[in-house]
Amino acid sequence: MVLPRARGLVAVARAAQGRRRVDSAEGCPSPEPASRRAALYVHWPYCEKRCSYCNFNKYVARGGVHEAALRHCLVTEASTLLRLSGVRRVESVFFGGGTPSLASPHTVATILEAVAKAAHLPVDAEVTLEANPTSAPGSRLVEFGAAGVNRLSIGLQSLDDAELQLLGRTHSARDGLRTLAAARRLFPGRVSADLMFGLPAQRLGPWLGQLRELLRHCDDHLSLYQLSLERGTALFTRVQRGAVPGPDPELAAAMYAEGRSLLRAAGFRQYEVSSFARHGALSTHNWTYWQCGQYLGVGPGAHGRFVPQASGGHTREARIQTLEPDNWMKEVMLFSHGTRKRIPLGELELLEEVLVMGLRTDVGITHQHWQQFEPQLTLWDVFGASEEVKGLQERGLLVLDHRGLRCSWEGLAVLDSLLLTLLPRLQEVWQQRSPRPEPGG
Ligand SMILES: C[S@@+](CC[C@H](N)C(=O)[O-])C[C@H]1O[C@@H](n2cnc3c(N)ncnc32)[C@H](O)[C@@H]1O
Ligand SMILES: C[S@@+](CC[C@H](N)C(=O)[O-])C[C@H]1O[C@@H](n2cnc3c(N)ncnc32)[C@H](O)[C@@H]1O
Ligand code: SF4
Repeated sequence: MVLPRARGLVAVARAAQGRRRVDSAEGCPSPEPASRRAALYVHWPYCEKRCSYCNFNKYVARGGVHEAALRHCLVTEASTLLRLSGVRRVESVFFGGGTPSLASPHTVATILEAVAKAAHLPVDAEVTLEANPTSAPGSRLVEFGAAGVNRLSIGLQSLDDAELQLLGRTHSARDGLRTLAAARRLFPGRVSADLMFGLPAQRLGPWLGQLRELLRHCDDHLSLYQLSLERGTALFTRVQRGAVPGPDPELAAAMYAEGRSLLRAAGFRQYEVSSFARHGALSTHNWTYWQCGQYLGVGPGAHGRFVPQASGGHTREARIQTLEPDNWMKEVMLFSHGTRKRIPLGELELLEEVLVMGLRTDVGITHQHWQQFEPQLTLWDVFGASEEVKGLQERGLLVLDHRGLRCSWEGLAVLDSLLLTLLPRLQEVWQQRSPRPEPGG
């Protein structure tokens, strides 16, 4: 049963307030330095069924999921990584997967409680849950709201039943729209939907028709994802065997171009390559990724980027947790975390990430933002004198001005090709820079 809108929302707000520490008597935030702040990602690794195109880290649990054990491990790992990182303020939480809407709301609530115990989780922090459409979405979504979730990302993928079947989805287009409607009633202004394009045999006109239909039903956030045909997936095999046509990259580019124009005309800001928002409904969690903020990755296969301050570290590390859930759980039981890989990021590597991630956004990289990562070489020093960069500016693809470096509207659609010029330029200038004094020397 779907609770009436007001009641559901009051329950959400009460639950959130009861659960989290309030900033101060006036509710004013006491900002922590960037090194003490992070976003937190939680990976739920299970799905009901494998979709034909997906190569994310997901499993179908044949004998059922041992949820109590998994919950215990997620809580343990979250607490450990918060301690190791020295992070005191968690600015957003994202439950992704896999299919985290298959987890029980109790699990989601328990993890959020543990995070709020180990660090400060502001009352208004964005807490997203990815939800797959179902035929009866209402009551579970209410419970997720009561558990502390305040944003939903619905994996709609398509509004065409034949396409959904090709993708191996478990829901119909009608289920997708119903789930979207239920989500909007409960989380108004805080619902996103993912739509894919560039599918085998998909045509421009009908796909634009889907997008127009979605515009009649959607909330304030949409993500458009071009199908990436991944080796090892069932769809890849079918294309290889000639059972279905391979995706057409030129047609996909036309879909992207028309789709983003349609969304712009409908009042959406394209704030990132795949992400569109109106009424300021940008995702703060994903924004942290694009701004190269710190984030902790909890759960099988989760990725993180942070400085392990508690062990005296000064270098940001890329961390990847063990992929396979049972192995990951064994490691968490033994060591309190299942970190499989720790890769210290060199200064140049970090700057490359700042460039690649920042240019995905419409704001690009401001001079202030760049300076936080590289105080000595300015964006002008790196890109100002390059003839190739000037060429990109003259072609109207790139802007370097008093605000910083960013793609134009046209440039954002061909970012990968711009990076073929920008990354080597950064590497070249970095190698030629004057040597820095040894630390402490
Ligand atoms: C990994 S899924 C997890 C969310 C949820 N399980 C679902 O399927 O809706 C997150 C999003 O990634 C996108 N995605 C997954 N595989 C993809 C692929 N091969 N190409 C493009 N997008 C993909 C889908 O749009 C999906 O909504
Ligand atoms: C493709 S994005 C979809 C975001 C959605 N459109 C939104 O606006 O919130 C989400 C997926 O990326 C992956 N993902 C995100 N952050 C991750 C991290 N830190 N570690 C591992 N996977 C991550 C997960 O598979 C997750 O389901
Ligand atoms: S697309 Fe989503 S539901 Fe489908 S297999 Fe991948 S993670 Fe699972």
